[in-house]
Amino acid sequence: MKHIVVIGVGYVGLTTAAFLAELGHHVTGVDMDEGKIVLLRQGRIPFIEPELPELVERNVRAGRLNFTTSCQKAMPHADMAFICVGTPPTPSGHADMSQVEEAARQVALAATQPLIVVLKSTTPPGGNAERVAAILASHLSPGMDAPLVVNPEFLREGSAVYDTFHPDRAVIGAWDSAAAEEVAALYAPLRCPVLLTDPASAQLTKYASNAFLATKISFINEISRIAERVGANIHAIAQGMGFDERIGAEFLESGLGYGGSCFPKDVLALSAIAEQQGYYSQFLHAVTDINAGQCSLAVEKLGDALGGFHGKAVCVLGLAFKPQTDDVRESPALSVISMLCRQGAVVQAYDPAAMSTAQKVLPPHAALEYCADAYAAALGCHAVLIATNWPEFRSLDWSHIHSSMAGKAVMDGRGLLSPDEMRGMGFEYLAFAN
Ligand SMILES: NC(=O)c1ccc[n+]([C@@H]2O[C@H](COP(=O)([O-])OP(=O)(O)OC[C@H]3O[C@@H](n4cnc5c(N)ncnc54)[C@H](O)[C@@H]3O)[C@@H](O)[C@H]2O)c1
Ligand SMILES: O=c1ccn([C@@H]2O[C@H](COP(=O)(O)OP(=O)(O)O[C@H]3O[C@H](CO)[C@@H](O)[C@H](O)[C@H]3O)[C@@H](O)[C@H]2O)c(=O)[nH]1
Repeated sequence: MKHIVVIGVGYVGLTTAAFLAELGHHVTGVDMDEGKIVLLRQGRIPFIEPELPELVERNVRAGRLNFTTSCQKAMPHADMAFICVGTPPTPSGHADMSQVEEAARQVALAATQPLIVVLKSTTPPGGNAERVAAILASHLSPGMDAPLVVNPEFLREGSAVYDTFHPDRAVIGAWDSAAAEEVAALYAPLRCPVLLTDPASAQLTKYASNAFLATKISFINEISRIAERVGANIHAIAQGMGFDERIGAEFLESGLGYGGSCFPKDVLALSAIAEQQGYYSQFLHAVTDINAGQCSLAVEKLGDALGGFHGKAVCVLGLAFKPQTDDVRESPALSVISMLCRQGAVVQAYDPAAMSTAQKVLPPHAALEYCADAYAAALGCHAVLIATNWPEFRSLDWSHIHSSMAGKAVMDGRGLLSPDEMRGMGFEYLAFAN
């Protein structure tokens, strides 16, 4: 059993903290956001993530997991400190390392015994791990040691707990092999492949993995543009490609493209890493550009069907960047709403989980109304645009919706519904190459 401090209890930090506690370690989660710590101490989770409330509650009750805003109070007796703070993009697309560097400084200043510092945040190679190690060394008490281990996280929001307990691999990059082995030992109960490597390779593995998955999505979206022109069906194509195990069936869903706090920023950051080294990656820029075009394409198709948006009401179903989360960071749904409002539409929006998170980031607009449910959102609208593939949108009473609308267009931005069934009900069903 180890004493572990987790700095930053957002999606990654809170899941990591609860996971380590479940394995039997004594874990303290630290966050500078007092609101988050107050909620956690009341037994509430600051965001929506399946299975996480139960996991946190069980471990808090067992006395293995607690929370504080004070790094100084948490650090005595810590054998390990996990840094799980944000690395958001700067305006130039680089990863902003300031939260990581500040967390490293606080950990080093508060450490009272030698410990291992584990960097879980996604950080670019090319000097950042070296800089974090130098910050640790310069702020520790004399004679104390805190080797740095880079251990990027691969969980997905919406299935963070499942992914954490069933990882495809653990990637561990370190200069100190004893420290790397100690971190690897944490993952031993999971029986997953463990890759021991150097810090830069571990850092780049994370960016390369996200860029590859984003590439699959942009690739299928590019194929859908070609498929549409030759009258081919993108779902059949994706299925046919996916049977080939070398390609794999996942991440071939065409639609509005990828959003979220990771793919957009990490593809940009990887481009920036390359450019910093004097290499312009045409490939990565194409992945971003194709993705950026998908929302405009959906709005354009709908605009053509409606003869423009002036005087038209559009129901947008979905605000979150994916189902099973209330996270709206870089959500394609929000881009689509902004485009619709700019082009003169009235928007009636609904999401099962992300209404309040969306309201916090979308500027209030006279033409944007948040509705109590999907039926209220569709009432009187000329069109419906599906922006998030929440499964419950599939089982809505679509014939009831049909009769309550002023128009009949449905733009299925996530390929969620059956085109034949929708057309059979009298909808003008629009999608990407369908
Ligand atoms: N969200 C994901 O699905 C995911 C998955 C894999 C990797 N990542 C990476 O993990 C990192 C964290 O992402 P996230 O989505 O969990 O972020 P998040 O924004 O949800 O959480 C970060 C937390 O760190 C806290 N924080 C910042 N500086 C602090 C400090 N000095 N002391 C204490 N707390 C501090 C913030 O208040 C916030 O609560 C990022 O680098 C991200 O790219 C995220
Ligand atoms: O075939 C697909 C699959 C996904 N998406 C979209 O891609 C985005 C990202 O989805 P997903 O990868 O499931 O969610 P994230 O939580 O962003 O997880 C990604 O980003 C994390 C943060 O780095 C990584 O840890 C994960 O491994 C990686 O999957 C969402 O907008 C999805 O709608 C598609 O458009 N088509």
